[in-house]
Amino acid sequence: MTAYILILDDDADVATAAQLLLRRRHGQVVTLSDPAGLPALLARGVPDVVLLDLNFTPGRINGAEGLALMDVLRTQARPPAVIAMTAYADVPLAVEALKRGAGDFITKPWDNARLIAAVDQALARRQAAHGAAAGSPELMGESRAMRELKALIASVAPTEANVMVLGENGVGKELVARAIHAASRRATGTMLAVDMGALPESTFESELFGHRKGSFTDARADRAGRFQAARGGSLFLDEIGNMPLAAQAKLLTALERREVTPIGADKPEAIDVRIISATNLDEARLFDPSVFRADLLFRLNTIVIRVPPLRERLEDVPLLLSHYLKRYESQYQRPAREITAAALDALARHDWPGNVRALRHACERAVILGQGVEYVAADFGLAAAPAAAAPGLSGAAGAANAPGAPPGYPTHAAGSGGDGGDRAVAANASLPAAASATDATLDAIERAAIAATLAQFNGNISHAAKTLGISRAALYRKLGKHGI
Ligand SMILES: Nc1ncnc2c1ncn2[C@@H]1O[C@H](COP(=O)(O)OP(=O)(O)OP(=O)(O)O)[C@@H](O)[C@H]1O
Repeated sequence: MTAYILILDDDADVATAAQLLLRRRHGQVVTLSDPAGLPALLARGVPDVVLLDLNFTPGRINGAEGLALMDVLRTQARPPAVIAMTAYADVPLAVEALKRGAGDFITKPWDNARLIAAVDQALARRQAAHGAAAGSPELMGESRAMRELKALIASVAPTEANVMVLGENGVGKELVARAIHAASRRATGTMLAVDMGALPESTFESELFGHRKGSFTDARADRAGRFQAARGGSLFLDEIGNMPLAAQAKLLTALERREVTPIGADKPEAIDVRIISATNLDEARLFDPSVFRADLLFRLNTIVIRVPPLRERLEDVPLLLSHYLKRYESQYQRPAREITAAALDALARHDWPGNVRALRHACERAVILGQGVEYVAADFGLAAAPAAAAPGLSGAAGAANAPGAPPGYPTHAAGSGGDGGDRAVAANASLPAAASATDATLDAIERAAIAATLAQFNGNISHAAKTLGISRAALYRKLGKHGI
């Protein structure tokens, strides 16, 4: 879901851990360590869900600080759903938080599946209360390709068949998976998403199949795996193309036997989930047995759904622009603005290598940075006319903002606010922040290098992290830091 989630916790490690966990699934996940910053944050837009620590001042454990913040949140025009968090599993405090309007209560350290489920449920409740606008999971598009896709989803959803969703990064594969789940007989259950490419081999079994207390050093309590946590619902196995072969073998065994054995358990447990999987691998790679096991592929791809890239359905661009501009105008409490004809033309002709995700980011950027009475191409990180390219740019940093680069990874060119005219800003918009060694800061160089690498791999986090020589978690942190 494209939800806006705030984690309000003075412990930066706790907040970052929750952010990394939730970011894979939700549009915008921000952290705030000092409650004093809350009014300013709320003035820029009210989150859909707030994960709220109840104690901030060291030594205070009565929850009074968190409860007072809940009162602030409750007075918003569209109050967020609140999930109270505390390190102290204190029942009276939990009851008090629930009485003051928290929808749920979670104790730290949390169980990841439980936290994910709590946020999903909070969003579902909020959506039921406020209408579909809250989480906005709708698969938009009226092009022929999208109409066919929706028809296919409608016919496949009510069956129990495993579905494999194929498509480039950012085309909406997860949204398709959610649409299938929502229209299935399992809709009242949860859909849990697991990034299979990001699961370390050492914790693969524990994460997916669960463990018993004491089965290894860190197993301090029994823990359900994702297969058990999604019981009665759907399990969305994302990025399956990035799974190591050893992990593929373990997954295959679970699917063949339709049971899993938690680590340290003596008996297997039957599984009751529908598997929806997704990958951005092209089909030639997927059918290469050195990359993906054929027997696992045939378990997963009973039905294959291909989500076309946005460049093959450019007629959907205006609808998507209008949807996301409205959404961000409301979130950031900015006035509604029109798009200039030149900008619309550039946006509708762009080939969108980062697909809908890049378009969405471009809209957010335009709403935040746009200065004029109308949105111009540069507000979206686009040059109005391809001819406006700055000559002579080369190298990784240049690639980030070269004409035709995805506007999902723009660098805000100094002066692009200017008079707002398309021609005036077009040249600036093509200048990468790292183009000149004299005014480039280290931060700008890092940002440009990350953006260029992401663009090179079409937004694939695993490949970009590998090329940059950092972990996926570190890359996610840097994406957050640079607002990419
Ligand atoms: N048809 C659509 N209508 C509205 N929003 C969309 C559509 N397709 C994608 N989006 C939005 O674009 C973003 C990316 O979508 P999603 O995460 O489903 O893509 P994905 O193909 O699973 O990406 P990845 O392979 O990188 O994980 C999300 O914010 C999603 O809400």
